Amino acid sequence: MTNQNVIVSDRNPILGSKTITVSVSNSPLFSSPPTYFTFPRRKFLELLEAADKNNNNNNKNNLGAGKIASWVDSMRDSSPTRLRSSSRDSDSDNDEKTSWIVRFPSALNMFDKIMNAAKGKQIVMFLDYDGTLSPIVEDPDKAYITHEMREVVKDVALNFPTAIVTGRSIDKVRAFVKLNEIYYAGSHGMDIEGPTNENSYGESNQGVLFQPAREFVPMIEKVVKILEEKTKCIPGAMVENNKFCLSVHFRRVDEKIWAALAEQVKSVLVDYPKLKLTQGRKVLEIRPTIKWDKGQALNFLLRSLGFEHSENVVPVYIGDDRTDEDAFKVLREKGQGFGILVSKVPKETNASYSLQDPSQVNEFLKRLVDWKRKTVGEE
Ligand SMILES: O=P(O)(O)OC[C@H]1O[C@H](O[C@H]2O[C@H](CO)[C@@H](O)[C@H](O)[C@H]2O)[C@H](O)[C@@H](O)[C@@H]1O
Repeated sequence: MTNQNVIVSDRNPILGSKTITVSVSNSPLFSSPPTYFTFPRRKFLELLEAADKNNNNNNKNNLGAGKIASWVDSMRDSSPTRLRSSSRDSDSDNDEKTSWIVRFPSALNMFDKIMNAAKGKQIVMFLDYDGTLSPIVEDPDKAYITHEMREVVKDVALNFPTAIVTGRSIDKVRAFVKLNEIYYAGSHGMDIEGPTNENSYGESNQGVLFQPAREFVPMIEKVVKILEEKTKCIPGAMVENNKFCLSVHFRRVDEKIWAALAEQVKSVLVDYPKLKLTQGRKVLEIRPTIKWDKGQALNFLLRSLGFEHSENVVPVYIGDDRTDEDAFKVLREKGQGFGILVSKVPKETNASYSLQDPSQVNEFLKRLVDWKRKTVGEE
């Protein structure tokens, strides 16, 4: 293992005892002084072997190594894939940023243009959760939405049909958002629920609207358990059950053992051909191979709202993640509405506009509510 950050504190136990203690240091991911982890001996040797396999690029017989290496490369990128200029100096970085912002202008700067296109039409709002309504944080269980953001989302929902479309389970995102006035599309759109209280459109208690992957729930539960077991000795790794899909988080895992983690995850999937592996922001996501994603969820919701063939609807989807690209693509193909990518750095995207971070999302939503109040006042 070529990991300079992981130090086996006592070499003798590797030969004899059932557990091995390692200290992890010199990494920005871990606090100083070093943190100590005790691994079951067998698991530790498995990890060493997996990391060695990946680190040894000369091992041409290891058919999985190249694939895992390219996975680790994309694990390093945030999602959607960050654009890379050919020469890596700050001038070309700046050029790249400038040309990107010309192609995907700030939705705040283009606010009037967006609203002019929406005049007389019904805006429908679709909002991703992590990285859009709440900032990305180390601990997925602490990705809280601010009071200010909750209030503005509520105002948006009182003025426009509004959905939160997320990779999380509905229960989890609902516990964060705590709003009844909106639609929730959890598990990357595989779990769709309507508003549970009456909203300004008179809709109430709709509950579950669509669950296209219901038969996968027991399988996901099983895989969650297997992966929890397999990853429990990887410091920082965390498995999150998102009901119809699951996430394996590696934000807090030392980069040197990402390959080992990816290999563990992939090895489990060999027994589950009906599940597929995708990537989000420092997260490996496992989901059913069914043809359903956030884009399909957007179409489903527009249909449910009676806007399937309407020329008078302007869907606006705001998201930061690779999975949001499916929704941006649907909008682009429909030639209807706008995708807004939340990103500080240039990324490949099907969105039309950009916002830098959740605070700009907040500003955009506030302006949207003000615009609506003003136009109603003018009518
Ligand atoms: O569709 P989203 O609402 O964007 O959900 C995608 C994943 O979001 C969460 O993970 C991400 O946010 C975490 C908290 O900021 C962060 O720690 C993690 O690294 C990110 O990947 C969520 O925990 C996942 O289950 C979702 O799939």
